[in-house]
Amino acid sequence: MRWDIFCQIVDNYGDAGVCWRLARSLSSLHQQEVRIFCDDLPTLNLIASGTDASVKEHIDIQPWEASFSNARHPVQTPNVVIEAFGCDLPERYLAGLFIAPVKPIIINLEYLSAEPWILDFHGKASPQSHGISKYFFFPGFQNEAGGILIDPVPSDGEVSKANIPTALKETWSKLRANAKRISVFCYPGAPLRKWLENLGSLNEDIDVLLTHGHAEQLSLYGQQAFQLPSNLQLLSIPFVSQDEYDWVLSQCDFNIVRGEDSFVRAQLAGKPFIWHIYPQEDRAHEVKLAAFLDLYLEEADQELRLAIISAMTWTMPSEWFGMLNQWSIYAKDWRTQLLKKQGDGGLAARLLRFTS
Ligand SMILES: Cc1cn([C@H]2C[C@H](O)[C@@H](COP(=O)(O)OP(=O)(O)O[C@H]3O[C@@H](C)[C@H](O)[C@@H](O)[C@H]3O)O2)c(=O)[nH]c1=O
Repeated sequence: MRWDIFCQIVDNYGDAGVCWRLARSLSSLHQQEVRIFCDDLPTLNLIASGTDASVKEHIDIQPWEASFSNARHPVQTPNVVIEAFGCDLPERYLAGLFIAPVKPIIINLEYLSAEPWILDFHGKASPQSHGISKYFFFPGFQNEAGGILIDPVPSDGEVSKANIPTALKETWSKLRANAKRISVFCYPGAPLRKWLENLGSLNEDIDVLLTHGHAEQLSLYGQQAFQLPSNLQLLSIPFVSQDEYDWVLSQCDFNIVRGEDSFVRAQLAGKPFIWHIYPQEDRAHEVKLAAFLDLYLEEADQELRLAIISAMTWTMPSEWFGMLNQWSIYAKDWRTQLLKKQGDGGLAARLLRFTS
């Protein structure tokens, strides 16, 4: 089948991250023909840059306007059109679909959520005055939801420590052999300075990898004196490709992640993590986080449950860090269970079955 994915980048990297992961899954695992129309090609290309060339060459990445500019891209009706995160299709592209002899199915790909209500809406029709069939598709953890994007599935055992991405070689040479390793990718609202200072009260060395922009954003190295605890080493890493970032997650003992895609990747890395969920004005993110924790903590004993809830709500690490070993075992187990539940191929496979 032919697929057109529309990706409009509102802010951050998540829109491009999810669209790219979906495109590569459909193409490389399911041999689908995929085009992506994106309004921010530099961001998309950066995220996609580490993907194997043999996968990339089969995905047609196009600027947004190419979807309706006949001169550049003759109208070629796909079988499925994806509106990622409910973005509006360009009017001229939509007009092209009206006159197409065979109409595609339009899918409104929603945000990932563990909330139970999504099950009532997943797969439901969204009647349109133009008459082209459109459906809601809700990614989710439950069997009845749209699944999660699991491609590429990280290897079962330990990911090779040796394959250090070129962009990270210098940083990696500075890591201390016996130090715990934490990666940080969160939103500006996190109490990160206080959190890092609190790591100083722990009786072990810790290397902290700040992903692109964090050091500057938090002026950790600036004049506002940041009392760098002596057991702590802060290292900034550049923005790397999606696959390279996956590798970073696999090499850390603990990850702070955010949004949607890095949140899933942290789980698939099988490591403990803080999910700094995207803040929403009506505090809807708190409900979403609670819904996820309900699922994530189903098998945890009371002590671990309290430790994880504390961590996820930004209680200082001195309160829960002692539970890290138990959490690490639990996180590996969660990964195994997650992959088992998504054993049908996850979101890409469910989407394919839904639209076929
Ligand atoms: C740090 C880093 C991330 N990444 C990738 C991983 C992910 O695919 C992507 C980050 O996406 P997310 O984790 O989803 O976080 P985000 O904050 O960038 O995106 C968010 O944007 C909001 C507008 C949405 O509402 C959120 O749901 C979410 O998608 O960037 C890299 O490729 N290299 C890197 O160095």
